Amino acid sequence: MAATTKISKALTSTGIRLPPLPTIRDLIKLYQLRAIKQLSQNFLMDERLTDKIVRAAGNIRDHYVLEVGPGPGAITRSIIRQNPRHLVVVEKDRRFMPTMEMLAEVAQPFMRMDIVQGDILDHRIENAFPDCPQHDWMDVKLAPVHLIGNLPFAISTRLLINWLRDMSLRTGAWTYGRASLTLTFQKEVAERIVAPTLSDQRCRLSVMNQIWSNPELRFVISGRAFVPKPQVDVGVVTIVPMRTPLTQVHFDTVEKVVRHIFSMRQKYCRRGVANLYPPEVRDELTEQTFRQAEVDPLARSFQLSVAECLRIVEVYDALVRKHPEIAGYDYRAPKVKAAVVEDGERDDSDVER
Ligand SMILES: C[S@@+](CC[C@H](N)C(=O)[O-])C[C@H]1O[C@@H](n2cnc3c(N)ncnc32)[C@H](O)[C@@H]1O
Repeated sequence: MAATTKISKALTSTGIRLPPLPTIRDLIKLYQLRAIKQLSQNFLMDERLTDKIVRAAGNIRDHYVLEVGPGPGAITRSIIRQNPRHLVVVEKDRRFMPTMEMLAEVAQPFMRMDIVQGDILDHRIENAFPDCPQHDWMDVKLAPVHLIGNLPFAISTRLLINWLRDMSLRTGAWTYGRASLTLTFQKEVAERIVAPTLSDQRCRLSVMNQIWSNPELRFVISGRAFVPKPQVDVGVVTIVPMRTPLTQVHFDTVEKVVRHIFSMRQKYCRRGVANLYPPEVRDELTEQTFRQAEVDPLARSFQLSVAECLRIVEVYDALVRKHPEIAGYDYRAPKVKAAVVEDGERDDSDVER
């Protein structure tokens, strides 16, 4: 019998069981645990919910899984119960290492489990699964690689943008093919990721996600299920890369233009786009951009479809090729204060949207 088929039996009939999830009281005693605010520690201690999160990832049996921030390991247990071939956990807080080592010891005879104590922002996922074969990107079947995690809120948007970049360049987890993501976000962020045109939640994150992937908000978990309880509810989102992304323009250019489009959400979208260009050519190139892109410059950014945003991106990309000197222009670099005062209005381009 293959090792991976044994684990479910081991867990069900031969009596080998994963150690029970520690209670909150155990955690406090064992690790003098105090949730560290900077690490966005809100633990999920209900295994029915963690099983549901892992089920949302689809079939992971015999697959390759990277879990972000396992903490005390409730999701880790749900993953192990599904018999992946290889699980890598990346956790910054070393207080959870003994728990992870205990889980690895029980799981190891049946699967490979690697524990990385470190920062997920620095972790090189392309090296995580040395025996995972590469899958053809155009294959209808997804690659057997999954990123799963109850993400630390403080870095969730940054992580997602980093991963979308990797997805677009087919680096990191996407060197193996079309890897999928199953992640938690604050409910409002989850709603933004999937927000359609005209929605109140439509923003940079919606467009960026919907260019390279099909994101889906699968279900919402009440904040009450977490310890300590966050101020907000939590959305579980799955993100599956498209076989044919909606653009071939480089991620960094797309990100820059989309960020500008949405930088003044309540204003005409031409206001944000104009800031892509230096003052001496601003009016002329802004007018040219909207004319060639066939987009209404008086639309608000949340009214634009992904296709319209991409037409603006494509015109900008062509202009930059023709006039490379505008590529490095950053309207905020020389006189940030003056720009704010001149406009007399708030620039919300830095808001995590
Ligand atoms: C929201 S908690 C989730 C914990 C656990 N998975 C659960 O659901 O109960 C986020 C976890 O990510 C860890 N973490 C925070 N920042 C991290 C980083 N940059 N890299 C890796 N882990 C991180 C925290 O220590 C914490 O364990």
